[in-house]
Amino acid sequence: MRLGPAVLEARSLTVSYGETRAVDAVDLALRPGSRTAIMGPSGSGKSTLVHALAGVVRPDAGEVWFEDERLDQLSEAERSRRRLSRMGMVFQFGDLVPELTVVENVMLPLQVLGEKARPARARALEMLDALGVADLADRRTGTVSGGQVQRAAVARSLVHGPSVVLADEPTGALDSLTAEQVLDTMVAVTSAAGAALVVVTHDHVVASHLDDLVVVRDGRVAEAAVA
Ligand SMILES: Nc1ncnc2c1ncn2[C@@H]1O[C@H](COP(=O)(O)OP(=O)(O)OP(=O)(O)O)[C@@H](O)[C@H]1O
Repeated sequence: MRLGPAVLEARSLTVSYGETRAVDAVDLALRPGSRTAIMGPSGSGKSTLVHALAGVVRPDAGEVWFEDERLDQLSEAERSRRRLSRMGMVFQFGDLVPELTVVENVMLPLQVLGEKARPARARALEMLDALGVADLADRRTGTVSGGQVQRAAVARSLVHGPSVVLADEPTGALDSLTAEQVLDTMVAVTSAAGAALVVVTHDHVVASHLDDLVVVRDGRVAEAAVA
């Protein structure tokens, strides 16, 4: 059992889209250094849960606490600022800026934090190298493959040393060997920083790289196994 306070916590979190209750009274506490897989059937609410934890989606009810602050009570601009500076996100369908190069996309979180271009580029290149895509650094993101975009998105989620990394199917477009390498990099970088890592996945091999498992069904936590 891990002691100490959670860095990110959902309390009775509920998110609805019209009549659909996508997340239904979920309690989830993510501690620094924890590694959690979120699994469950398609449509069970995994993405919505992660988006609410990140403050992208605002809950109808319940609370999201991030670094001792009520994230859900902040303005959109404040939530966005917290997310960009202190969280790393990998979205299911990627959200890199296609007009920017791969390395420019990875530099963005550092530049939001005020880092100068030269050190930001050097750090971004290191992270791209760790993910095996440094050779694509100067290609526009719109011209590289889905799996390469996914690896660049993972690099961007880790580059600024966030306290939480939330990744929605970060390896869905990758072959199994590359997927395991990407997972290992995510685990290594977050462990070194004492960050919490959350990965939504349908893949049991991916989940086996993580310590804790949360199974979501019909918007609820059906099972939770915490190491
Ligand atoms: N923007 C939206 N508008 C309306 N309904 C939505 C929206 N996003 C998700 N839903 C609904 O909310 C429920 C949960 O969806 P969500 O995408 O969170 O599930 P998921 O477990 O991540 O699915 P998958 O594994 O297929 O990605 C589903 O019933 C879905 O149809």
